[in-house]
Amino acid sequence: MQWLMKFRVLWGIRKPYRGFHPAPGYLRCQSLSGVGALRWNDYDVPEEFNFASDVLDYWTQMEKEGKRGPNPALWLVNNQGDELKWSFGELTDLSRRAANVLTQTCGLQQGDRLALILPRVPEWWLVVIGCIRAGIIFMPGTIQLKAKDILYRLQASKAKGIVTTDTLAPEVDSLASECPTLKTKLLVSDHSHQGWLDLRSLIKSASPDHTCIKSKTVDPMAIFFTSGTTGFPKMVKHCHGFALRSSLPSCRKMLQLKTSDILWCFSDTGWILALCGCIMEPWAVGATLFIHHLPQFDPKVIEQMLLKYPITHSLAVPLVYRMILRHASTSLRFPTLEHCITGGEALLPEDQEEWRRRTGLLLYEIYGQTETGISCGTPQGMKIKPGSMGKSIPPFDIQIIDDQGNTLPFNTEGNIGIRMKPTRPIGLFMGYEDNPVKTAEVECGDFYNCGDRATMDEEGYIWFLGRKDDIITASGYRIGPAEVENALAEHPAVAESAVVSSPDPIRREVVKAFIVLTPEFLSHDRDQLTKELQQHVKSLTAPYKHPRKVEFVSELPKTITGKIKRSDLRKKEFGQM
Ligand SMILES: Nc1ncnc2c1ncn2[C@@H]1O[C@H](COP(=O)(O)OP(=O)(O)OP(=O)(O)O)[C@@H](O)[C@H]1O
Repeated sequence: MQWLMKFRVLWGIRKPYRGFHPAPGYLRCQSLSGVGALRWNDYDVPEEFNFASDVLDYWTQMEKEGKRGPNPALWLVNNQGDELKWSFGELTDLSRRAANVLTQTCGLQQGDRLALILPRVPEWWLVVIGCIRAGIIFMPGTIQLKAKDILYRLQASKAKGIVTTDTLAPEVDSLASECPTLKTKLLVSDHSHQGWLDLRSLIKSASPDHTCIKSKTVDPMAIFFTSGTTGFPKMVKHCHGFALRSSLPSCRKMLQLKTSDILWCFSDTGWILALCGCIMEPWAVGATLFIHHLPQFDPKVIEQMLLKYPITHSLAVPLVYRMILRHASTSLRFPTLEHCITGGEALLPEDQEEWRRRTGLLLYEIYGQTETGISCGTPQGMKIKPGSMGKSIPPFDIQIIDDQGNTLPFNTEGNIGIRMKPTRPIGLFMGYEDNPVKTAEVECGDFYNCGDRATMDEEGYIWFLGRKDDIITASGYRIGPAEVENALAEHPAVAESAVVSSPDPIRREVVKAFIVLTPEFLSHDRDQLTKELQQHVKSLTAPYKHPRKVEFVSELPKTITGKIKRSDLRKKEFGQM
């Protein structure tokens, strides 16, 4: 590939440099506190903040002064063994050029919206940072989007521009006439395409001189579309303050990255985790971001990369770790890996245990939403309680609340709420764009209601039960699907399961499990297996939680992020689909 330059791998021996610097964004918070600063919870927040100028340019300067180690800021590899390494200096230079392309060549202005649908190519980072420099609101989307998804996003956001690859360019062309606001089409490709501007060559020839905008901390920075697990994707708007969160000491405790660390974040470039894990978290502290192009998910490749490269931290959904465990040999020892983080869906305690047994490492869980970024978790060193998502990360104050916003006692089921009054914590979304009704719906007393059900124990650990709509009310009991699915997962016959409510003439609602069998059990007697699985759940959880109905399926309906669409299964059960 043209964009990948061959570099000699200099990392045969890991450099002993273990620098640790205070995150520059936080220094700015401190230095500006009191001088026109907003006060959000216990943190003084500067009135102006821009991740590109306040953080990235700081590390560029540190590099110039020889105060940062030799490791790159971005380290990208692909299956062919090609590598690209950019220092912060190179990142700054190229992202300034990208900002000039967007503003001068494309005529985009501060506040304009740009859809960004790219795989893990370096231009993704250049466009995001270029947008931050120019104040253009970027809207990442996954490359798995289909024409109708793209149309919905372009129309709903009134996007003025789009950046994508030649795979999706024909789709965009087919719908462009229905998007009157769309003026600029930028292509990242080795080939030219009529009607599209060639981003790579434009960046190459653009000027590296660019003056970063002075963005207010509360100015909009990005719009993310939710995964649409429960309906049409919503436009979640985040301000520049979102990018400041990773610099706060309380947030840095989560990953505890040092300048010399190398984080591999697996997130799709379309999801908010990519902004947190592929930009803010590593670069707030001047650490290295490692990315594998990974066009197809391949656990064998992941295992090889973890053995070959000096990666110290990994951040991935539970499925990634589960797939590595399934495909790898018995013992897995990664020479440099120190800290593994996971989130986005429930982590099964049995995966947690197996990962520990086979790698000698713990899996630290985080929880978050498009609206919140990472909002709770178990920081390195904090006791892990398997099955719990950890504690809230300040400035977020998570409480379990009822539907009126009253906080509930410990160990009582309720909604996960993030306190937003009297002060809205930095990093919480600004609202759903063009949707004041939905925005008001999620406000619940002094809290933002996440729409998930959980309990909190006396030590502040949060225990996820399920999405509000997924909770099953059967025979007067309230049952979270996660508890039943966790129990089912411990049976060797179960590869995957989804537990939903199903109508019943006597009990009105009962627990139903949709089960994908492991290959070894495909030929087993289904009636016998049903009884065995019911008995198995009864032996692990309260018997009223066992699935009275069981259906064996070849696959489960999922969103493009791989999340199970329980709402589809439920609707089918109730004859609504
Ligand atoms: N550690 C975790 N354990 C269990 N569930 C999690 C965890 N982390 C995230 N989740 C789930 O993922 C949800 C956030 O996902 P996301 O923001 O991508 O949108 P979505 O809720 O799937 O989409 P939509 O709002 O359109 O239905 C959380 O509300 C929660 O249900």
